[in-house]
Amino acid sequence: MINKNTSLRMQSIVFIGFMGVGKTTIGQKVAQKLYRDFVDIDREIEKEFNMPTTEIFKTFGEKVFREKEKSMIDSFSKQQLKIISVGGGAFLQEDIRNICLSNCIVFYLDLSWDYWKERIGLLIDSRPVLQSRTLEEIEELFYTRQEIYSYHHSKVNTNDLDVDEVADFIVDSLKVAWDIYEPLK
Ligand SMILES: Nc1ncnc2c1ncn2[C@@H]1O[C@H](COP(=O)(O)OP(=O)(O)O)[C@@H](O)[C@H]1O
Ligand SMILES: O=C(O)C1=C[C@@H](OP(=O)(O)O)[C@@H](O)[C@H](O)C1
Ligand SMILES: [Mg+2]
Repeated sequence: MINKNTSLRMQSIVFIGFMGVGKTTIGQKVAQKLYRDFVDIDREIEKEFNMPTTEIFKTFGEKVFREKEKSMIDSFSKQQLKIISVGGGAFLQEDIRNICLSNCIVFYLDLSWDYWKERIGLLIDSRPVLQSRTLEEIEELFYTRQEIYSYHHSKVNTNDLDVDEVADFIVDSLKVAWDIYEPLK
């Protein structure tokens, strides 16, 4: 479902995956390496509400957050040459999946549960969806959410890779794809 109207080289790249897999950190790094602008959808939503995500959830509720998430993604994914990291819950919405898959190259950052659970201390304060859940409930959510991440164009498993290694792998694989599908004359 790659967009046939836009050159592959011009298409924006979207990172998806469960909370904390590294979409924001790796997205930023890939943007630097490709000299592109980076857009973090959570950050854009926070700027618009002028409050952190946890406060948006508390004050306005998840539904309002999800509506804003959809409109932000709709507008950014139509722009070219961006590197876009979406929140881990964005692909719950079929409309968002369709928008991203038809306008952009969607990269799934995959991390196994055993690696992910070592990161929980880094995440719990800023991820409202994790708060008030037990580790067992988070594990269940982790596995249930895998289904929505099966909608992607490309995937990288980041177990045992640091941020630079993942970013280099992504940049290299994009360059290979661009050269194969759109060889420079
Ligand atoms: N490949 C990696 N190896 C180790 N730590 C990582 C890696 N990628 C991200 N992190 C760390 O995990 C935490 C969550 O990363 P973040 O980019 O915010 O994830 P996401 O945007 O997917 O929720 C951060 O503290 C970040 O430094
Ligand atoms: O998975 C989710 O439902 C969410 C993930 C978060 O983004 P990250 O995946 O960047 O943590 C953020 O959008 C919000 O807290 C909800
Ligand atoms: Mg993020």
